[in-house]
Amino acid sequence: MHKISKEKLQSKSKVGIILRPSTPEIKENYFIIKHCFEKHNIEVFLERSSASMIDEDGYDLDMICDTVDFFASIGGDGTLISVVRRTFKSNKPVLGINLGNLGFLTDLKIADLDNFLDNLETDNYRIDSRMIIKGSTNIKKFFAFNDIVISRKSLSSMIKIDAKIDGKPFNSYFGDGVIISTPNGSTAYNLSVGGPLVYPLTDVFIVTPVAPHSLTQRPLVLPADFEIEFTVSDNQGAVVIVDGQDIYEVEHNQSVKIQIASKKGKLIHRKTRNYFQVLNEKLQWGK
Ligand SMILES: NC(=O)c1ccc[n+]([C@@H]2O[C@H](COP(=O)([O-])OP(=O)(O)OC[C@H]3O[C@@H](n4cnc5c(N)ncnc54)[C@H](O)[C@@H]3O)[C@@H](O)[C@H]2O)c1
Ligand SMILES: Nc1ncnc2c1ncn2[C@@H]1O[C@H](COP(=O)(O)OP(=O)(O)OP(=O)(O)O)[C@@H](O)[C@H]1O
Repeated sequence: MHKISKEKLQSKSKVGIILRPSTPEIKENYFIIKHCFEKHNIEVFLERSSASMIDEDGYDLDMICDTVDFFASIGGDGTLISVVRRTFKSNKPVLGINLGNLGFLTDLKIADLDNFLDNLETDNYRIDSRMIIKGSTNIKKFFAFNDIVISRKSLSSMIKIDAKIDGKPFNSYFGDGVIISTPNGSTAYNLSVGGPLVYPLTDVFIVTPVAPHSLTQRPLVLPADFEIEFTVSDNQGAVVIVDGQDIYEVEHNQSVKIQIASKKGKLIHRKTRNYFQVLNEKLQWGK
């Protein structure tokens, strides 16, 4: 049987909050959530750019990372992903409060928060540690909670990407690109292009071609202690997209190395949350 983590919050008295960007109308919900935390004696530290979006005062993220016991993201899955990417090095776990649509990663609704915090002292939560991947080129390093996508630049032509494992060539991908996904990201873009679903508390890379020209190309699941390297062998170069949120250009012959990051992304979930039930509901299996 798979053992879930026994990790607990050391203290539950300070929370850092980050809001979904470009949505100042979130202000009313922010104050409802802030008052709910304060009612439970949890001091709130609102991150500076979130604060300026709603005309409030805020704090630098680095200072918040050093100060708080945990983070709360207010938004959808995209906001939670970005909060994990920006804070995971501090080892502080993140509670996703869902204002979005799908809520695959963010399971707590505003209406559930008061009750959840009421029972926090009775350990009604768990902390799931999920793999993060580190990508690097000769000039840049980036971290992904879901996926790193190496994609063609031009809509009208295919791209060729040569791949190596631990320095040894293993494949050349012709097509629209390649997704390197974490198990957490396996239910995102990877799923849409026919990649496998992988239980999120495992450590593996999922390498899934996007619209491969050769029908023999298949998604691959690789141990996370490998280093995999992708070299763009296309005159036009390519783009690297990190969690659908950051985009970098890579030149012809430039390589992108992928490794497991040394730290994990940590999500706070209700103890009763069941991954397979979430899969079943969100993907409407059996309907
Ligand atoms: N064709 C596609 O399916 C496609 C294309 C581009 C990007 N994406 C995914 O979008 C992700 C970024 O998500 P976003 O919310 O910031 O962008 P977004 O707002 O464009 O939403 C993408 C959708 O994917 C869902 N999602 C995100 N991460 C998920 C996960 N781990 N499991 C299940 N569903 C998930 C979101 O809830 C949302 O419904 C990228 O990491 C990439 O995997 C998917
Ligand atoms: N810090 C960030 N930097 C760049 N983009 C971000 C950031 N935070 C969130 N986003 C993007 O903002 C968009 C909307 O955010 P979010 O996904 O949280 O809301 P949603 O679309 O309503 O919910 P869901 O994704 O759960 O359906 C997403 O495309 C997400 O990637």
